[in-house]
Amino acid sequence: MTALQWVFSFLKKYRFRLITALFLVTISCLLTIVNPYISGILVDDVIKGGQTGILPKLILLLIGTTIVRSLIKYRFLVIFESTSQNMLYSMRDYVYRRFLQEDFNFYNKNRTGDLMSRQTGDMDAIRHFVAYVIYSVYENSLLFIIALVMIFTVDFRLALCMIAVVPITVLLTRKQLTSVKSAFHNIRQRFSSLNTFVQENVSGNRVVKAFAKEDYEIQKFNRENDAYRDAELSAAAIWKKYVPIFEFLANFLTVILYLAGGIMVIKSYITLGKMVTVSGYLWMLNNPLRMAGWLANDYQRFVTSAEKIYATIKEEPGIKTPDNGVKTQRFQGNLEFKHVNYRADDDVILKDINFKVKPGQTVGIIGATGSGKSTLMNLLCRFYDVTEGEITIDGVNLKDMDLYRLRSNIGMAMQDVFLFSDTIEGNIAYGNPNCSLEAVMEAAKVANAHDFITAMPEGYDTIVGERGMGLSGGQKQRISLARALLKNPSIVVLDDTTSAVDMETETQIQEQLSSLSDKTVFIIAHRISSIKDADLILVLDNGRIIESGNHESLIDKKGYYYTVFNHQYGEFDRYVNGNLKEVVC
Ligand SMILES: Nc1ncnc2c1ncn2[C@@H]1O[C@H](COP(=O)(O)OP(=O)(O)OP(=O)(O)O)[C@@H](O)[C@H]1O
Repeated sequence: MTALQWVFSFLKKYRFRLITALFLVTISCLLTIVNPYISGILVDDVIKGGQTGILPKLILLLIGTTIVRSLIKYRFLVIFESTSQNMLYSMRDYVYRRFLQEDFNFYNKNRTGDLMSRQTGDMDAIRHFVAYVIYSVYENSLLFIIALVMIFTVDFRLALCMIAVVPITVLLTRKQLTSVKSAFHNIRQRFSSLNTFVQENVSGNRVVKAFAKEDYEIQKFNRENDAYRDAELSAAAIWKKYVPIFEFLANFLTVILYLAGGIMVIKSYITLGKMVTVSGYLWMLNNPLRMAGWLANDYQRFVTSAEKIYATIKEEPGIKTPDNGVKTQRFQGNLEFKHVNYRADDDVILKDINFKVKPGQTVGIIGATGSGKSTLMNLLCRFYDVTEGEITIDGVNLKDMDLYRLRSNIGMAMQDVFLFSDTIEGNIAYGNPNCSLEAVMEAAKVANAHDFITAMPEGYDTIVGERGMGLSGGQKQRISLARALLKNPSIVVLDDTTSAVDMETETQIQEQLSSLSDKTVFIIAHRISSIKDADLILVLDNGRIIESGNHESLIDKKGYYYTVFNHQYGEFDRYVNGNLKEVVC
């Protein structure tokens, strides 16, 4: 399927409306011949022939035609506008759903600003095409043809003179379409880039301010702004060359008409009334010529935007829910990683990962930065697919499971906490929007968030800004944890979820979590204190599990885990009041 076929597939269901609208355009065009025709009769029969009795009828006909044409025009404009809005609505919806289906790789490849441009500027170019360009091209072509036919009926020699400009116009329009194509592509590229820049800078404004880089960012913005303006100007430089030529051709027609028509009137080949009729048709020839360049631009803008949108969404998502995937309502929580390897861009990220987890167990994952801990959990949620080996839950391969059932069985609190611009209650209830406030509070209590939330003046109704602005790192983490727990998942994944909370709060959270015996819990952490009570601890290094076991067995091994333990807990400070005390985080 090509980009244009894809766009037109959205118009299919409006085809009867469009045909009706084009039919109305045809009637409107046909009615335009009435006025020049009556003008000719006015000159020949009323002014020269003295038949003043028909004057009122002619005037009434003129007024009537004008009113009917205006009403028809209003009607077809409404149809084109509403069709364009409805079609755009469906297309925007389709593209948005497609964005939601896309996997992590898609979001790794595409910048947010680019995706926003697809949904805004590019969509608008398509709307403009449907609302305006389709009928304008049809109307102008039809007017031109009708005018030529009418001039033919008056005098074929005059019509032949007019036709002379047609091949030149067609040739020029085609040439303009080809010349502006790459310029419009460049414009869309620059617009996306500008959009991305603004989006990143607005999101990252705290970093900009913290480093006092406002001037530097303004310079960078100016470069983006310049590039966009230059792209628009270079496109304009191309199409501007064609505008005077089309203008010249339009005026040239007038000159031909008055010259050839004048001679014919003088030589009495045609009457003055016929000449008036023909000059009435002149704008129907002129206007399409003047419009040709602008419409060619609009069409090329539309094609470019359609291609951009289609190129973004045409590839099927790499990770899709299988047809007839297993739809387990609730997992028991028997999990197994069997010889799992994961490669990204030829880099080996995870190598030969093997481990088993029983329902209700807690698994701690520890290891150096970049050792593959989050990737392991991303594979469990099928954000990426294993390259070799398999992951099973309750004996079913993840790839054979319904993707949505799989993910709704897993509650994940991600390392990079993202909160929506909504109330705290809305954020916690995200996975289960119909739950009661009591359920939200219950989850918040387990996540040790209830106290700080109720201490706020607006409590659970407090609106958190974009990405959770206005909350501390630890508060955001606890809201994220409550959000993961409220889903009541059978598997909970906590990726560095308590890294920003103090030791005492962490201990309280762990106590609460240990009461959730019906859930299999994965805890990724850098602090031994976060995972020391886990049933199974996996130590990752460079994509491999280098040690596994419980806390005591790993201490006895005196390997990597033991070394980290000793780094984090000094020999002398290991116990204070009977509790582990952290020295180094
Ligand atoms: N889709 C991907 N494409 C390319 N590289 C990837 C991808 N996923 C992970 N990586 C790389 O794999 C390595 C492991 O990343 P991962 O996020 O799993 O580490 P981590 O152990 O969780 O680190 P941290 O403790 O800092 O969170 C990193 O070098 C990362 O850049």
